[in-house]
Amino acid sequence: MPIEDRGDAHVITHALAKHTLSDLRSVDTEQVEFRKGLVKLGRICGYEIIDGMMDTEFVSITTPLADTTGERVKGIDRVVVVNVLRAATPFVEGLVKAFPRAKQGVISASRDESAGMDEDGEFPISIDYVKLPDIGPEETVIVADPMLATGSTMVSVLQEVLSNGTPERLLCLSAVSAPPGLVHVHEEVPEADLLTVAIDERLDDDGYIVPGLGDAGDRAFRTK
Ligand SMILES: O=P(O)(O)OC[C@H]1O[C@H](OP(=O)(O)OP(=O)(O)O)[C@H](O)[C@@H]1O
Ligand SMILES: O=c1cc[nH]c(=O)[nH]1
Ligand SMILES: [Mg+2]
Repeated sequence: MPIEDRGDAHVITHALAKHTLSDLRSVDTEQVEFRKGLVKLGRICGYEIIDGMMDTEFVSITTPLADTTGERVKGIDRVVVVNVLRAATPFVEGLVKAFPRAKQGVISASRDESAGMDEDGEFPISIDYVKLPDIGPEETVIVADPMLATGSTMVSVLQEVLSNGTPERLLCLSAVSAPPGLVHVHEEVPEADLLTVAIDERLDDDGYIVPGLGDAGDRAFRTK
């Protein structure tokens, strides 16, 4: 199975996804390779979502030689991809290779790390910019963010998305997730399906995923 159900999340198990994530995890992977890795992982995840979560239908087609029957992915043109700035930008670049006709939304969300995690293990989140297309009842929305740590960012982003319409299906796609974040999103937004390439062990005291891959935004944008 390309996607395994593990309770709180669906895990993308494609060997190339695991391989690419291992490159991303390495501290020796520098900015350019890191960014390219996120693009590649986004593309693989997109293909796996299509293969594991979308149906196909038979269609009549005419080749230059004959009439025949082909197969198409149902709903592939009714997808909305939401980019959570900033770390999701290269991830989304890959994802939209699988969904080239997706409508795209952008939400700028960041954790106030100076405030630290509160006693419930959550961060205050600043939402500075929101630009979303209309979301219809026949659409699949994929909210992409490579890191799901405490889940505070994803919960705030999903609330913004849902205030813009109710899609047929709401998917949250991450590269690496921490167990408390998965539980948090599951509890706050039960209608969302969580998809990830890896579920890591834990969060450290600063809210970073361990073993994780560090700060995805800083590594992709070389801001530290
Ligand atoms: O699950 P959470 O605890 O909310 O953490 C996850 C968020 O943290 C990172 O963003 P960050 O705030 O570092 O912004 P950036 O993408 O600009 O680096 C990451 O890209 C997620 O959006
Ligand atoms: O481990 C983490 C947690 C939040 N954001 C990141 O980029 N990495
Ligand atoms: Mg960051």
